[in-house]
Amino acid sequence: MSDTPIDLEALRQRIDALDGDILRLISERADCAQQVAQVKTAEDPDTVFYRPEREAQVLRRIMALNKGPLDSEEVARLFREIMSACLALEQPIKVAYLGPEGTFTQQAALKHFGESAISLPMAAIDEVFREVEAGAVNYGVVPVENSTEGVINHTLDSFMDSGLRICGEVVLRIHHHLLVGETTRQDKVSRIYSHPQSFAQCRKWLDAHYPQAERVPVSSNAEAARLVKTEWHSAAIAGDMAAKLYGLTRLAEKIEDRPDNSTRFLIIGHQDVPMSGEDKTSIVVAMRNQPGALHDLLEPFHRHQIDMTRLETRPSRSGAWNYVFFIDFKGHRDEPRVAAVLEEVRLRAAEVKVLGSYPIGVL
Ligand SMILES: C=C(O[C@@H]1C=C(C(=O)O)C=C[C@H]1O)C(=O)O
Repeated sequence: MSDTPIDLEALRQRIDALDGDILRLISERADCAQQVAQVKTAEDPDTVFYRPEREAQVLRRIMALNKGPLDSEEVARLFREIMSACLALEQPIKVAYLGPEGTFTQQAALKHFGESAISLPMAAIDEVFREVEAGAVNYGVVPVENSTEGVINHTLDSFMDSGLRICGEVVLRIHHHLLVGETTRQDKVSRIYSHPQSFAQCRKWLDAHYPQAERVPVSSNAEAARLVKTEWHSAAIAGDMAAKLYGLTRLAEKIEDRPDNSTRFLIIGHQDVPMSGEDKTSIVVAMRNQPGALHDLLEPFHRHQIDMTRLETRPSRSGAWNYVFFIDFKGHRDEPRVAAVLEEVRLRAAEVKVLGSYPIGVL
């Protein structure tokens, strides 16, 4: 028993009263969101209820208003879920992601859209694209780059043939664990399953701790987790979601070689997202194969002082030794400065495709 002078019973009464107030306010907020839905439908019966730029603004405002004691990310996560539930009242949002269930991409989808979204696993990145293109789901979530391992080529290549837009981005800290099942003989682990990217992100740790174990690459971390359930001498490298889904325990935690290991995911859809105030634009550019082509492409960005956040080169589909450039930069295509650069790049390039302008990931 504590001898603190604070009256526990009084504090609990205060919490009950506050919970009542919070509930009333959340319900009032949900009512407003439903009215927004009516206004949107009256304006356009085929309207899209989900507004990425507005959601980013709501979260940024809440983070700026927050005075603690909860930290701003924690508060934003709570509001993320409130918005997700409000949006589900307007229209439950359907999201396809690179599966199977339990992958980091599913975690990214839920981080971005909240737990009220309906998330559907797809077997491959191009299936996510196809599902969104066909209108079977509203949005798709695909990984695009990892801070340790670099770009995910499948995703970039899928954009070359697709008319879909990028509607958002989400960055996820990636923590890998060494996971075992109930029947695993922990001293006899001779085989480790994981996705090749995860092996690459944990290479040094594995060399130091399990130099003898056979490393078996499989199609996803979740698949690795599923396999170890039934094998007594195997372990898997996977994340929290897969561990929970398959009831595995952690033999070692956070085994990624770099503590800041993170993956960036893109939200793909049909929408052109308006400005949120802090935005990014992604384009793909084909240049004519001539001396100075890359310099010509980059020069307008430098002159207009546009902050380029990524530049990737991929072989073009239109013949050997031709290349296309994927460029991400800060700013929205409706900003005059950005529009001017895009215009100049169009004059210099063989082809330019704007993949989308979208809010910089908030969470
Ligand atoms: C309520 C709206 O619709 C949706 C729900 C939002 C919310 O709950 O704050 C924000 C943006 C939309 O995704 C809106 O557009 O304002």
